[in-house]
Amino acid sequence: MAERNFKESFKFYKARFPAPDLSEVLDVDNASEETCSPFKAQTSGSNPFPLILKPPDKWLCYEVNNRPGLIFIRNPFTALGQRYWVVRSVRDYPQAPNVVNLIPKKFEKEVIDDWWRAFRSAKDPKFRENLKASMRWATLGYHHDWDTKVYSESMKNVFPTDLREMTKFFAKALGYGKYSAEAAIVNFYPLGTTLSGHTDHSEADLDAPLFSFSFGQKAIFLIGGPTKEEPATALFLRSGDVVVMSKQSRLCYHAVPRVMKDCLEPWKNLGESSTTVCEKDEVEQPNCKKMKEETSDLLAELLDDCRDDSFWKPFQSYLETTRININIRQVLKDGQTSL
Ligand SMILES: O=C(O)CCC(=O)C(=O)O
Ligand SMILES: [Fe+2]
Repeated sequence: MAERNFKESFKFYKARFPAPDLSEVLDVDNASEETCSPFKAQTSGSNPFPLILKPPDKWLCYEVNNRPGLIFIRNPFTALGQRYWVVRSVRDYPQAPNVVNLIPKKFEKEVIDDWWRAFRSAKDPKFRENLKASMRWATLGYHHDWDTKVYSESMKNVFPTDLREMTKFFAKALGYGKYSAEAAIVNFYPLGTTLSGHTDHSEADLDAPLFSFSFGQKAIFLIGGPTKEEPATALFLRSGDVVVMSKQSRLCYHAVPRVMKDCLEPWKNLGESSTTVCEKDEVEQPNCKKMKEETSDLLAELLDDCRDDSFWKPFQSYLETTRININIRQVLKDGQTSL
């Protein structure tokens, strides 16, 4: 078979009729040693989020062989941890003053400064559906100006501490050293939507890796070379998967040509994840009181809420037709953010 370049691969995997053959999409769960090499995460100090993250020495972590610097971690989150990041992404992050893509005039002059609340309280079913489908991104920390493609000191908000701390922990565990999460795009993909090919090159420090956390439905992620003329590798990203674009992969073209329904729902069964965390991984029995002392009240309270299925139900329902991706960048050269 003739090798497709990036542009052709994007078109191929995006096509609806005929549906593409997915047999060449790299599935880390079934990958051979020829395609992926194990990459050892270090346990650097104690896991600061034992209820959210499995311990690093238990992570299934790989480097994709023909994409040096592309690191893939197969769902290092507990089910409770997945719920936590979904609630933060859907309920909290799209609130003012964070910037979202919604254009107020599209919504009958209503200014949407809290998207999830507006969506949940919308009475008219058509308006509600419209609100649901229209949410495509929210930006945190430094906001990217999509027209000028720059980050500016005048367009920034406080970066969420929980997300910054967790990213720092990943950076340390993967051996990247000091990392300061200063900007994030939270992407919302209703089933069937796509993200076209691009590179992320507006950050001053292009050596600092990009971290990408995926939740909800499954995607095909395409990553190629520094131009769209080179061939691309397609891989499945599922709920909980983490991708790091570092070294040679940092400035490569990438895209999401397909978002599709997944039968796995790793956010569902809280019992399973506590077995994974408490017994199999031999860590201390998670204990809410201890968590409250160790972490912020917000985090501990939200984890409590996330255990409650009636609290979780509307988020689960949203997730059934959506993929969420949190895409994190260090913007400044020295990572010394003043946010
Ligand atoms: O959704 C993804 O996996 C990738 C998103 C992305 O590339 C971006 O936000 O720049
Ligand atoms: Fe990107």
